[in-house]
Amino acid sequence: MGRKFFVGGNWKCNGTTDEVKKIVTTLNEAKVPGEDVVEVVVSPPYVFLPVVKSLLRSDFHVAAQNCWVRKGGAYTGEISAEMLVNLDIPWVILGHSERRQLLNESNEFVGDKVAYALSLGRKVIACIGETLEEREAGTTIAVVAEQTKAIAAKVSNWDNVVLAYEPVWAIGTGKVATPAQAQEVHADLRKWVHDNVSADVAASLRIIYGGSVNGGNSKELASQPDVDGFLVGGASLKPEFIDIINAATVKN
Ligand SMILES: O=C(CO)COP(=O)(O)O
Repeated sequence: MGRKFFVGGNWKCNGTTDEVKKIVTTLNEAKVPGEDVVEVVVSPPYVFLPVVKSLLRSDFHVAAQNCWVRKGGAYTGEISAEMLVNLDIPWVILGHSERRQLLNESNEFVGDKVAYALSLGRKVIACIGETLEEREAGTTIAVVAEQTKAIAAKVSNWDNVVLAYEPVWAIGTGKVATPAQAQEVHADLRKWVHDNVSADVAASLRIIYGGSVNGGNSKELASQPDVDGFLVGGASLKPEFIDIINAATVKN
């Protein structure tokens, strides 16, 4: 099927210039499989994008953690997709649950953001995921399907999209989804894409898992057939991120 393993590091709102440089040094010295086996993308806070981009090894890439929904202008505090083009930042994370929950980003708003960033040639890590209440109510698939539908409504070409399934209850909690739980949702999502977008997109779309991934649990998660990589928060700030990148080898 040829879905290249993808490992993203979401640094969230963390770091000083010195800390960021230290993480980059660790990454630059790391022994990992080549770009033909794993695609690695790290996402520092906006203000550190230029320094990370300038220092980071050329086989790893950078992502912004968000961008504005339309062309930039009078939107205080935002950064635009045009700026990402200008700085040559290829990737952007959109729809992270922290923004959906804390900043009330709706499914439709996220769908519009994904479409706009793609229209400017950016690659998008689009995040979806259910809360604990939604899981306990048995609505996991309905929730993630609705979130995906709002993206599918605005997007016709999925080549530059990676879908990140991040259950909210697993983010930053140390409570990782079991490999079987992750596989079940990923398989259901792929089926949804098959039925509602196309068989080709379902076969080629990378669906990655996020939520308390670490060096210890990454290999077993990666061994699941529909888990095509990870979006890592806390552990992406630590040397164990290298172990998570190396989990890509279980696919070969
Ligand atoms: O939100 C996440 C990545 O986007 C996951 O965060 P943690 O890995 O810290 O649980």
